[in-house]
Amino acid sequence: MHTLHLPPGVELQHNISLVETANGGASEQWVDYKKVKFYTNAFVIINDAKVLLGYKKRGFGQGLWNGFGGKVDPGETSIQAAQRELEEEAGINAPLEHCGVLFFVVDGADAAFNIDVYRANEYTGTITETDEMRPAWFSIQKEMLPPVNSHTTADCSSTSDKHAEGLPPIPLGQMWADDEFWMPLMFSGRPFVGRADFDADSKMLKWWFAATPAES
Ligand SMILES: Nc1ncnc2c1[nH]c(=O)n2[C@H]1C[C@H](O)[C@@H](COP(=O)(O)OP(=O)(O)OP(=O)(O)O)O1
Repeated sequence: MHTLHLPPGVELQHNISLVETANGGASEQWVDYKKVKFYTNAFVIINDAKVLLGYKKRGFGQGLWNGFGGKVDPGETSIQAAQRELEEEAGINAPLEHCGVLFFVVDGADAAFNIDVYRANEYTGTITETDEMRPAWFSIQKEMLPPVNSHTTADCSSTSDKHAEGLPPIPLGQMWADDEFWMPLMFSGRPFVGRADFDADSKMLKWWFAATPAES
């Protein structure tokens, strides 16, 4: 059986079997890092049709759309941090479920980013803009969703259209370049891991992603 070679920094939390889903980049070597900081990133996804993103108004990642998240504070668990950040940045609560782990290294930064990614299919509260983030709904383009079989196509698409009617598609051109590789895995419900390295101008130098096998 083919053995996966995980990039440095990527660890499997459970003994799950993974298949490589993407890899590439002009760099031969992974960038070295000295320490790791822990972050979260959370997404609310309704009916596999629309996703809530936030436009980062200031700080790291300014001008990009992303999920809601930030650093795990001392004394906090990752899920507690994810729930706190979702409330602070979008004004809502949601039953978040862990769906993936991402490892990012920015050349020259003081620490690598280990990001626990969470998703939820519902939320409570009122979506609210903050000083840091402007939340908005986006329709999930069909290419980012798993293929549907002939029995479900008709029902799914009509449900999706209803929930995402009039919404713009996910703005991949205004997001971190790695997002296109793992967001479809998140939408498919396939637990995933991955690493992406960036230069100081946020150009992606090298990447690798893996997930549980797709259902056939
Ligand atoms: N490359 C990439 N792709 C996708 N998502 C991210 C990255 N790099 C990242 O940092 N992120 C995510 C991880 C986090 O959810 C945010 C960064 O959080 P931010 O709020 O900017 O972090 P801080 O300001 O340091 O944290 P808090 O002050 O909010 O705790 O982007």
